[in-house]
Amino acid sequence: MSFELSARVDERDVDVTLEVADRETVAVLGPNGAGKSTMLAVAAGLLRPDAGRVVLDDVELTGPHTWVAPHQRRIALLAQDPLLFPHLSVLDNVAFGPRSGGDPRRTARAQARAWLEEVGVADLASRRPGQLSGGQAQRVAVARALAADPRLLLLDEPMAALDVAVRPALRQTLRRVLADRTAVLVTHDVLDALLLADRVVVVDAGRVVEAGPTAEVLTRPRSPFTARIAGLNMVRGTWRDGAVVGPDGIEVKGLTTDPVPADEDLVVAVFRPSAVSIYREPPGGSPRNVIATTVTDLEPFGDQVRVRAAPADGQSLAADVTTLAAADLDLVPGLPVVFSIKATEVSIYRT
Ligand SMILES: Nc1ncnc2c1ncn2[C@@H]1O[C@H](COP(=O)(O)OP(=O)(O)OP(=O)(O)O)[C@@H](O)[C@H]1O
Repeated sequence: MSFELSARVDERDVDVTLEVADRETVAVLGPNGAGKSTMLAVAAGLLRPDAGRVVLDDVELTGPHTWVAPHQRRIALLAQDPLLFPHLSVLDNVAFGPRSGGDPRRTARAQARAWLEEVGVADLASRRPGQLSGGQAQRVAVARALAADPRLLLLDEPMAALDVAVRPALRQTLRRVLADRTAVLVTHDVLDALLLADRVVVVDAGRVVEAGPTAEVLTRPRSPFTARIAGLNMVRGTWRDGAVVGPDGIEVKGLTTDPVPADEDLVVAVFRPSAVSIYREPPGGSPRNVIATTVTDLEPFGDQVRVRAAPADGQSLAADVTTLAAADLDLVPGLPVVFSIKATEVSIYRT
């Protein structure tokens, strides 16, 4: 393992571990306040945990009796805000790292040029940060982070502050840059995780709740947060007589996967919003699952309408229906409806 972190920060109720293999990118996903930035701060040496260790390439950087200063860690942190030096040109901003590492000015500048080329902004070398767009400034920040030749790159929501229109291009650049690098990427965006990361770690309320290869975690989520960002519905419950029995008497049948659950096992049922049909009354004589619920919210979703409903306290399910169907059913928040899902569209597995 190239990078290992374990950290307990009592004041923030954070207690997490993270491992990153050599040349691997791990995405850290989680809701606001989950502890993602805290993990990065501990890794970068900006925060000392109450207990834990940070080890990079077998060298202990943080430990009970060890503390390596941030600039000596060979870890670069790319924040949401590019934080460029306003009085230096783009080129000198990028050359700053190699310069402070002891490289002669000319070498440092040549390296800076190469990195600016790599991230597609070589033509901006003589500008000041104040003359850059948000997307350009973030590219310069990426070049600056890489120019410092870090062993580990930490990215804290690098696209969050950018206009959605410029995100795809920067994402492409990051995809190239991260391909053979050891990196940790904090993101809210499931697309970032899918396109940039080999594995994901999901944190919630200061604890790691899921970890695994990206596609696997997103298609077989075990926490409500992961299901939501993956755009999937999830009903958690207990396995009883061949069905998932959830809160408020919700019962869902579906296809089980190995290992087949035993009675009283904790299980989840997962299905796509597009697999849900909506009725005003329970459909008669159908082998489908029916969940009585109340519409909470409607929003346009492509050429469809995403209908959200709350079948029980704290539960939220989504259904995608055509605009025509939504109008036909006269859907409005507060309306009692029935969500119906074919059992063959539901995956059930143990948590
Ligand atoms: N400087 C701080 N001092 C004390 N507590 C903090 C500080 N920064 C964050 N916290 C608390 O630590 C917990 C974890 O916050 P953290 O910023 O790590 O979450 P996050 O997952 O990065 O959230 P976000 O997605 O909103 O950035 C939260 O309860 C937060 O309120």
